[in-house]
Amino acid sequence: MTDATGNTDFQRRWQGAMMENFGTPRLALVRGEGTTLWDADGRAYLDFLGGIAVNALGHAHPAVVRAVSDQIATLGHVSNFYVSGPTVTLAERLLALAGRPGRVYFSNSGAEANEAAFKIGRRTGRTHMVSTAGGFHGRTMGALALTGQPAKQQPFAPLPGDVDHVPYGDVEALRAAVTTDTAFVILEPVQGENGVVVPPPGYLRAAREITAATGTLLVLDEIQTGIGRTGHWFAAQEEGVEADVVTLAKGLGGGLPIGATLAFGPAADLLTPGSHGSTFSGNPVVCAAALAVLDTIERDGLLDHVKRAGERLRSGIEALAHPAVASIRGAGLLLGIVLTEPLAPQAQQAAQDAGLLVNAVAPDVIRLAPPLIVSDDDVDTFLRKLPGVLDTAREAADGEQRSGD
Ligand SMILES: Cc1ncc(COP(=O)(O)O)c(C=O)c1O
Repeated sequence: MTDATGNTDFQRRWQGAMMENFGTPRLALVRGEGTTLWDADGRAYLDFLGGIAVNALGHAHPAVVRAVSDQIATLGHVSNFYVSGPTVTLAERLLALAGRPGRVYFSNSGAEANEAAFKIGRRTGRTHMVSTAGGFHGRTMGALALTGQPAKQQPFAPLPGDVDHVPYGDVEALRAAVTTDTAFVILEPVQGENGVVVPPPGYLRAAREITAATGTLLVLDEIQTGIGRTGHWFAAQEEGVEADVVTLAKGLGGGLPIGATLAFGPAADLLTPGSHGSTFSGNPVVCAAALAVLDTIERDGLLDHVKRAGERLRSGIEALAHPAVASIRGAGLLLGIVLTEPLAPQAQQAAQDAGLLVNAVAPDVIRLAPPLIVSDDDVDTFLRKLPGVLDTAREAADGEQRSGD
């Protein structure tokens, strides 16, 4: 795909037609199957990013392909004036997985799932909100107000709402910030976008106690951690924590766009008729895909598989004892390789050159979020290639430093 100018054709076309918000992509992909992706030149890549924790069942999984094809051939869209089977069935299934009665609102993305949570919070009559520094909750204006990353927020200030961002994992800071005026606290069980940051044990339980004491809603953003990613349907189930609102997206649709906002107890009744909506909410094709994802996770025992594969990956990286690796953190198949130096961008490029897709989620953290179906062979291939990738990254960083001197 390289043209005569040395620029790649897809990059030139992208630059001519697309808004610049994403930057220019480094690769054009044309096909995927299982954990493998192919570019236009026929080069194969082992996918350890999973479309940023989206492709739960990998690429072109037969169950998703069948569910989507059958549903679009039967009924593709009905509007919110009517209902179709997959929509209600998916809501019932999600509530069953949560193990509690409640209500579900479907949307099209993670940010939208959090926008609905924001509006639920507003309906308590309280206006103060608490989120965490570094937390990522999306890029629409309400979700961006909750996101605790000033560089993403400041260009769009003023943002809606009275939001305090407290240090993540700090129980006392949370306790000090939450009052009887606080509508909700929003937290990720593991901060994904902020570098796969795991809070201390008991943090979510403490958040539950603090919010319960002030009548504040606890919103758990499980957009990245939910649907099996950590080896549980919901990451907070590990600590037995039950939130008032849980938001989902990413892995739920198996590659199709869907968000879900689950609300329990009194929070489930705060969105009254006419108070919220979206044309595509509960689209039957997307809901059929999500049902295929849930069925497959259940049928193939993928929650246990994620725990085993995640442990193989984590212990395998530790056993390499590579000097560029400081530590590994995360849960299940959401792992961050913390580097001793800010080498992650170079490592991402070196990995791609070696046929591995990973993500530099912070200057010194490589994020791994492979499909939940990742095999032992895939993990071993990754472990075999990783030392060379890190060596190359170090050489590239040294070269950049020398040329900058
Ligand atoms: C925890 C979390 N919340 C919300 C979002 C936003 O989701 P989306 O990009 O689908 O709007 C993300 C996306 O990375 C996320 O990781």
